[in-house]
Parts: sequence; structure tokens; C-alpha cells
Amino acid sequence: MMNNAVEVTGLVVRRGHREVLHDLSVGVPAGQVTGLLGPSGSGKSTLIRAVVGVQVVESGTVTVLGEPAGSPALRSRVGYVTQAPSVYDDLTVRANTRYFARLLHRDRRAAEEAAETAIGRVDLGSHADDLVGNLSGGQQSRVSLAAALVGEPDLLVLDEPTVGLDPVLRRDLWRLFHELADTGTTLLVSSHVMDEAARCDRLLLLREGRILADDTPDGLLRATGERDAEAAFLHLIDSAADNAADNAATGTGTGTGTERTSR
Ligand SMILES: Nc1ncnc2c1ncn2[C@@H]1O[C@H](COP(=O)(O)OP(=O)(O)OP(=O)(O)O)[C@@H](O)[C@H]1O
Repeated sequence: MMNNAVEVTGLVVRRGHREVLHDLSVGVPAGQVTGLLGPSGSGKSTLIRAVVGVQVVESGTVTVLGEPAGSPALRSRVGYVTQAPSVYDDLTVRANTRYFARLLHRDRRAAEEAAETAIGRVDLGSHADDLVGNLSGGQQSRVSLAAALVGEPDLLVLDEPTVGLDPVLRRDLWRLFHELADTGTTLLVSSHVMDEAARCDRLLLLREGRILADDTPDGLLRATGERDAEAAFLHLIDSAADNAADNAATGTGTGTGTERTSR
């Protein structure tokens, strides 16, 4: 059995008047880069919020590194990078990163070292003394990533980290994700850009609050007979719609026909 860093079972989440995650069960394997892909509004951020323990859930369980999501014990073990930059505009890159490091490291020198390492990892060494407010959007999101790295988290959760980045930075960021995974970090990375699927070790395809596929990129292509993730995703949507139509015609089954790929 695969060793999962995150285990989600029967998760139901309601936001406003709408149920947005429907009895969702899924695992995130340890030490790998798992991509959470799906169109805008499919529930990626909601699932991520449940994993980091900031989402009120209606029912179901979310276990992270063996603890209930959001437990105090997970505070330094889980890094979370939100879609919007979550650092201070009026502080420099170094001051921001040191600030977040000091929240986790009592020792001042250890905090400074952690901050410098994190700044280097996101390749912002030449901007360390720039005010964050004067950086580009892509640079600002890398400062948020540096802030999440200062605690050397076991699980790093990133909500659409590559939005607005040019192709070179995107490539470099994915390289960094795999370097982190190689040293044992588990990464859960959301994206609505299907061409990022091939960069993941494992894929979760989400649509309308349900998991449509949970597979490796190769496994997904094999299971659907398609050539790229976007085509595979459309294939699965069409199959699910066909299944639903068949069920309606025969009056059998209440399932949606999703979760069709090999697991
Ligand atoms: N604060 C909220 N109150 C009510 N409904 C919400 C709230 N936030 C999100 N939703 C709804 O929940 C559903 C899932 O949203 P979510 O942000 O998880 O999707 P997403 O896949 O992350 O989308 P995107 O890629 O655009 O960020 C959507 O239908 C959205 O309208």
C-alpha cells in the first residue's frame, strides 16, 4: 500500500448555499509531487484549504502526516502558499523571510540561516534587499514560497503557484518542487493549466467537487488512450456524461460515472 502523507475520506464541504466537495476520498502519496488539476471553480482551493485545516467541513475526515488537519502539531510541518501573495509589501524580501523564520525558530541565528537558504532556493538572492511591493507578481509569489520553506515543512501545499510566471520561471519552479520531493518533502500543487500535468508524479483531476481521475500522468494517458492531459480530461468528462445518460435511460445507478481511471 502506498504511504500517504494526506488521507481524505468522505469529505463534504459546503460553501455558502452550495455543496462544493461531494463525499470526496483521496490520498496524497508521501515524497512525491501531486498535481491537483481542474477547471476554475472545481473545488481545488477548497480541498487545499481542508488539507491545511482552514476550511470548515460538513463531514468526513482529513488526516495529514497522521494528525487531524489543522492540528497544532502540524503547524511547523505544513507549509501553505495561497494564491494571493501573503507577505508584507513594505518589508524587504529578507526581512519578510526572516520574520516568518522567527515565528518557527526561537534562535535568531538559526532563523537567519533558514531565511537565507529559503531565499536562495527560490532564486531571489539578487533581490533580497528589495521591498516586496516593488517586485513583479511572479517574484512576489516566490517570496511567499520562501516564507513557506523556512520551516522545512514535510508537506508543502501550493495553490496555483505558477500563475503569471513566464515559461522559464515555471520550469525552474517545477524543478525546485522535484528537488524538494527528492529530499522527502510531499508536495500538493494545484493548477488549472493542464500542460503542467506532465510535470507531476501523480495527478488528481477534480471536476465539480468530485475526483475524476487519480493516477500517474502516464497511467492517465494509457487509461484514456489520449495524447495529453487536456484530451484525457475531456475524455473522462465525456465518459462520465455518457455513463450518466445510460444510467438515466436504464433507470439504474445513482453514480456519476466518475473516478474511472485505474487507481
Ligand atoms: N467564500 C465562498 N462562499 C461561497 N462559495 C464559495 C466561496 N469560495 C468559493 N466558493 C465556491 O466554491 C466552489 C469551489 O471554489 P474553489 O475556489 O475551491 O475552486 P477552484 O477550483 O480553486 O477555482 P480557481 O481555480 O478559480 O481558484 C465554486 O463554485 C465557488 O464559487
